[in-house]
Amino acid sequence: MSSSWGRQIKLTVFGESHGPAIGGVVDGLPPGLAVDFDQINQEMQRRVPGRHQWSSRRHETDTYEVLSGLFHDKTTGTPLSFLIRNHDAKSKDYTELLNVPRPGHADYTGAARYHGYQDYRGGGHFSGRLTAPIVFAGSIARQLLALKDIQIGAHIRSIGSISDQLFDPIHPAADLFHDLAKKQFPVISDACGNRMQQLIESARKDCDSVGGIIEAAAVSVPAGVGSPIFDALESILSSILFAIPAIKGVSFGDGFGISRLRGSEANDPYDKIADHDGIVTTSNHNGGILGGITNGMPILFQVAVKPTASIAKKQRSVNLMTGKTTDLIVKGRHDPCIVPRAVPVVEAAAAFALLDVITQIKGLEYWL
Ligand SMILES: Cc1cc2nc3c(=O)[nH]c(=O)nc-3n(C[C@H](O)[C@H](O)[C@H](O)COP(=O)(O)O)c2cc1C
Ligand SMILES: C=C(O[C@@H]1CC(C(=O)O)=C[C@@H](OP(=O)(O)O)[C@H]1O)C(=O)O
Repeated sequence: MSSSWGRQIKLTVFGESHGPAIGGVVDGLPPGLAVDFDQINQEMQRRVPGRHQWSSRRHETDTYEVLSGLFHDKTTGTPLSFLIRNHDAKSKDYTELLNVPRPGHADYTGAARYHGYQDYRGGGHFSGRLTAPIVFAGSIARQLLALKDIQIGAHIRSIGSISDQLFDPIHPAADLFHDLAKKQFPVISDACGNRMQQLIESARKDCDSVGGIIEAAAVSVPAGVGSPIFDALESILSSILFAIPAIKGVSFGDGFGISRLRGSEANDPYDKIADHDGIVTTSNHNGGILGGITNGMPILFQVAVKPTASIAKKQRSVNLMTGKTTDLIVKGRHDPCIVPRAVPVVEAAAAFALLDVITQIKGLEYWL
């Protein structure tokens, strides 16, 4: 099923952006986890729309009801299901799009795939709204990973051509992750962040949009997580990261840039840890993964987020009823830039993937 992901611990997401609710089911969790709801709420609020100038003006609360899988605030180990009600859908903005697909959105491909029966309002099941259940599930995953000191952080690496500082590839600090998670606009350098916000605002005023890149890191993942060939950790992470709408590229370590290095520059030399039987690398061009398996160094990856498709600038499309080309001006409340709200989603998706893969390798008892 395309809306289910995971092997040992599975997430299913359901719902449409303008239907009564969206939600999810997480199956395979270990029993007995004392769930921290404050942490879930904080994660959900980092993604919620309608709070900032760079966000869609649709105002959702993204509060949730847990329907099963919890008893006395602890996981039971049976399917944990949750519902997030939609409160602020304005479907009339989408009437024209029934016949005239938006360039860059999934209107045309969704209609082709589902023979016109898809709920097209608000992008339906294709909407970025479906990332709210990913954040919920990711927050549970992060709480389990934290039991083993595994932390995940991310920030806006760039918007357009304006770049933030990068994470230290050897020692990305977990303290920095916490600081970033508290920021409304998660950048390491607030001066760069101000320039990025100005760029987003100028695109918005031009009835246009901008994209960018998110950099993420996971620390304290032990060596030996992942598998070779088809189950490479890069493949698994990419598969869930590409589930996030608008993500068009994923890279690990130096990514495409590694192709410009010599072997002597790209190889990460090994070093012994003092008073310890493990080894480390003194650089991290490979992003902590070799042969599809973690080497114990920070996992580093970046995702490319495209500029929002729905823009109020005049674009060319085709009226599918008449077969005639037509001009389209998309109405409604859209993110002029998706990147800031996608940061917690990227963290959540990576957390869920790591939870699933680590559980496959080490077994459910690892978390008990
Ligand atoms: C958090 C988030 C918010 C989004 N907001 C919008 C939006 O306001 N307008 C829009 O056209 N696309 C938005 N998108 C992206 C579309 O959902 C996405 O481009 C579309 O479903 C097509 O999928 P694709 O770009 O992955 O091919 C958003 C995505 C995310 C993750
Ligand atoms: C609702 C959310 O984001 C929505 C994602 C989205 C899209 O096309 O992906 C389009 C907009 O939907 P609407 O036109 O209904 O306002 C965004 O507001 C959310 O993230 O919770």
